[in-house]
Amino acid sequence: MVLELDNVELYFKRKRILGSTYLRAEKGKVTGILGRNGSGKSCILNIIFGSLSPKYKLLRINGTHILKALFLSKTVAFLPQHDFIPNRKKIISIFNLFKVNWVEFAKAFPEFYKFKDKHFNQLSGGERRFIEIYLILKKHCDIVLLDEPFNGISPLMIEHVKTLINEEKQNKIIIITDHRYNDVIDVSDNLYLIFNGTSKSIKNLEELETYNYLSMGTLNQ
Ligand SMILES: Nc1ncnc2c1ncn2[C@@H]1O[C@H](COP(=O)(O)OP(=O)(O)OP(=O)(O)O)[C@@H](O)[C@H]1O
Repeated sequence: MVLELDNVELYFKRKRILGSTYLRAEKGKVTGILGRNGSGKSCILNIIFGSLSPKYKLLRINGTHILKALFLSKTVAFLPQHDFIPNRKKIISIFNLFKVNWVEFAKAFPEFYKFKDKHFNQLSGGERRFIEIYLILKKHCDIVLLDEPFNGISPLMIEHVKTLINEEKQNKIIIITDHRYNDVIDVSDNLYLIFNGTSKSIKNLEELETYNYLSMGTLNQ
């Protein structure tokens, strides 16, 4: 399965945010998107998901043009930047809602077992985020979009998230963006940098310094 986003032209009012943007992602591989604050990374994920309509775009899956918002097809799961689960929902009912196996989760992460009957807002920010990431990664779907999954979770949990991503990518297209560039680079098979309103396919990590995303010498530290 191959997803291609092509010819994106995105404006807010008259300000051009993205132009001639192209991105290719395929099943079995993780596609990472890097870029400075405000470069358009979240917009790209929202355009793929179908919650943001740019002036122009082409979205293809296996070469077939997708004309309807992708979220309508239920083949896509999106982790937005901020909490999306209602505060008063019980953890066990959230797992049921997502059709994700609670027992399997509690076995893998026994420290979460005690939260089974708690409400979502009784967990810490990082605990909530980890549950959201887990549900989005494990939900039955073909395409996973992750907007800043590493934000607010501790180093050990980041390693767990990376392991989960590597497991789930076998059967899914996974597109990820995060400011923890080392973790994005580590988990990604293909990388794009959003630079000057367009996407650059990164083949050599030194390009991240050339395009001024990282300061010179960062990669050698
Ligand atoms: N609803 C909106 N109305 C107007 N401008 C917007 C809107 N949403 C995003 N933008 C602008 O589009 C640009 C890209 O935003 P986006 O959220 O995609 O950036 P980003 O690369 O994800 O940034 P960050 O890394 O800071 O989260 C920014 O300049 C932002 O101000």
